Amino acid sequence: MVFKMMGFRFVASTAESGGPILNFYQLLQHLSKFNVYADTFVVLNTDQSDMGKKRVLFVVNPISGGKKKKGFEKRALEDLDTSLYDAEFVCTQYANHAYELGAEAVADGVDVVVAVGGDGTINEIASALNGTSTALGIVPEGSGNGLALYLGIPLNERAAVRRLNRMESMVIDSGSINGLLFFNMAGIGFDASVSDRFANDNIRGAIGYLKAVMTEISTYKPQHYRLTIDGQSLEREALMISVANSPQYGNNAHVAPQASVTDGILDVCIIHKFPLYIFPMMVFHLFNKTADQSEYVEIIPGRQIRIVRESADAVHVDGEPKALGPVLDIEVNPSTLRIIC
Ligand SMILES: Nc1ncnc2c1ncn2[C@@H]1O[C@H](COP(=O)(O)OP(=O)(O)OP(=O)(O)O)[C@@H](O)[C@H]1O
Repeated sequence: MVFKMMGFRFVASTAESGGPILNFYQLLQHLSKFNVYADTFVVLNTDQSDMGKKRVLFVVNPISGGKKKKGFEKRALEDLDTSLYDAEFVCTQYANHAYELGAEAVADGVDVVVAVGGDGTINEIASALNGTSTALGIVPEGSGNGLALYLGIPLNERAAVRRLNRMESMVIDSGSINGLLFFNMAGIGFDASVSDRFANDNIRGAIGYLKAVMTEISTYKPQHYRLTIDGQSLEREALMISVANSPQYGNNAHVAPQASVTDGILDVCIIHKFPLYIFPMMVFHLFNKTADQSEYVEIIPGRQIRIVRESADAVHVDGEPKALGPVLDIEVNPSTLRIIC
C-alpha cells in the first residue's frame, strides 16, 4: 500500500502487531511511534509470509562506548524474532573492519546489517551500505549515539534488538566531505580537535567526551574560514563549524535543532568565539534544543558547501577524526540509506 499526502510518501503492508494498516487514522497511530521530520519519509513494514526470512548480520564493536558486549549474541537471540530473521554475528577486530564487513554483506545479499556500537561504527557500516538495498540496523552501544537518539531507537540493548522485529524502515540522506561519507554530523575546528583528543584517550563514554571538551575549551583558538554555501560567499572567524545531517552530536546535545535527515539539506552551524563565562549558557542551549537562538550560533542551510580554512587540519566525520586538506567540499546525497528504526 502506498500513501501520498502533503509531500510525504508512506509505503505500508503489514503492521507488526495489528495486521494490515487499513486507514489513514491507523497510519497516523503507527507513525506516532516516529519523529516525523521531513518530506520524504518511508515506512516499510514487510509481510514476511510473502517475503521469507531476512538475513541479518550483527557487527559488534567490542570497544565502543567503553562497554564490552560480552554475551551479546546470546541476549540478542533471546529478543530477535527468529521467525523473521536468520542472524549471524561478528566482532570487529580493528578500525574500519566494520566497513569491510558491511561491503562483504552487501555483496553477499544480506538484507540488514546491524551496527552494535556508536556513530563511528554506524558510519563505517553505513558507508558500505549507502546507495544499496541492504538496510542498516542500530543497537546503540556508543559514547554519544547521536543518530540513534535522533531516530528514537532505544538505548537499552534488548529493546533496540526487539525494535528490529518491527521491520520498519526509513530512507535518510547522507553527506560527504571530500568524498568521506557522514550520516550524522561532520565538523571542523574545536569540534574536530575534541574528537581527535577523545579518539586518542583511553576513556570512552560520555565522561571521556566531557573530559576531551574541557581540556580543549581553555586552549582552542578560533580560525578564519571562507565559506561558499549554495553559491553564496561569506567569511567568518569561528570556534568551529559543524555540518549537520541530524540535529545532535550525541548525548542529546543539539547544535542544529531544525536539522532533518530526510530534507535533502545540511545545516551549516557556525559557532563563534564566546567568552568562557558563556559556556554554561551554550551547554544549556545545546541540551534545550535552542542553539539556534544563541547570538554565538549561526545556522545556514545548504546543499553544496565549500569551506576553505587556513591549513590542513583535523576534521571529524560522525565523531571519528580524519586529516583533510584546507579545502573542504561538502554535499548532501538525498535519500541514500535505508535504516530500520
Ligand atoms: N576491535 C577494535 N579495536 C579497536 N578499535 C576498533 C575496533 N573495532 C572498531 N574500532 C573503532 O572504534 C571506534 C569507536 O567506535 P564508535 O564510534 O562506534 O564508538 P564511540 O566513539 O564510543 O561512540 P560514539 O561515536 O557514539 O560517540 C571506531 O573508530 C572504530 O573504527
